[in-house]
Amino acid sequence: MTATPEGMTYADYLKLDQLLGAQQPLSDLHDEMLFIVIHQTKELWLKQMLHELELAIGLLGTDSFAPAYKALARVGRIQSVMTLSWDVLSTLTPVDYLKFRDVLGTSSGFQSAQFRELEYRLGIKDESYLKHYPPGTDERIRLERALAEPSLREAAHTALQRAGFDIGDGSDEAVSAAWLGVYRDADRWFDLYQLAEKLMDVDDALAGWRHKHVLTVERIIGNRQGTGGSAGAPYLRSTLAKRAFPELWALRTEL
Ligand code: HEM
Ligand SMILES: N[C@@H](CC(=O)c1ccccc1NC=O)C(=O)O
Repeated sequence: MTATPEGMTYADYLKLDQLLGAQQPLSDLHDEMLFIVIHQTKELWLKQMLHELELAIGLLGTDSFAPAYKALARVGRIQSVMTLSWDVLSTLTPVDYLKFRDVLGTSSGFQSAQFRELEYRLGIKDESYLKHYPPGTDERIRLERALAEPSLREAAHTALQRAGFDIGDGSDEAVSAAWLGVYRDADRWFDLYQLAEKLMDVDDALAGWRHKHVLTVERIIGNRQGTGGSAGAPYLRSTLAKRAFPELWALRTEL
């Protein structure tokens, strides 16, 4: 514990000079401030989600289910806030956005290292996105570490194994069979069943966020290409299929 400095103020503690000094629009257009604030807020919430996920993954490693659920529930609430914040951004009209879009150059949400780390920490480990980060940079090193360390998905598989489910080399079929066993006798495997439903909540909410992103993008730039070089809305629509726990979605058909 560090001693509380005498006379420390609200602004000191929250480093508001730094925080509120970091909104620097490149144009003189009114709406660019909203664009910056929305994205900075998103990065702060991503930071908090990664912090909670780190805790949850560690707790699952010791079968500490209840505190892990607590952290995952908090992730879920943050996801709700992030999904709702699209409603604020959709007050940005196409014409007002296009007036400052050129100042963004080739920068794009594609390059959000924290968003990619979130996918990796959940278990959506698509290494092809590393190409956006030059080797040796802090962002690249963080992402490589996230790829190497156990994700929430992998931590859940280890918990299944400790409970006696044989998931062998972690093939899709073995994982599906194990979760199916949990769902068919949910009373016996109550901790794992509750865990699975928390994992569904997180995957569901991420897909919901992605869906609102596509709708907002269609509403603001229609079918234009993205500044990051993708096809735009069609690319984003294709990411709706990405799931950290596809077996949990698929088993619904088998119950
Ligand atoms: C006017 C508003 C926005 C537009 C037109 C827009 C458009 C796009 C497009 C076209 C892409 C695909 C990559 C590219 O080619 O650039 C993309 C990716 C992305 N955007 Fe946005 N976006 C907007 C706002 C936001 C906001 C507010 C967030 C976060 C809260 C966000 C987060 C992301 C992320 C994380 C990706 C990468 C998604 C992935 O690869 O799965 N975007 N965006
Ligand atoms: N990809 C967007 C630009 C964009 O949204 C963006 C640009 C810079 C920083 C963050 C962004 N947000 C998410 O993609 C576009 O194509 O208009």
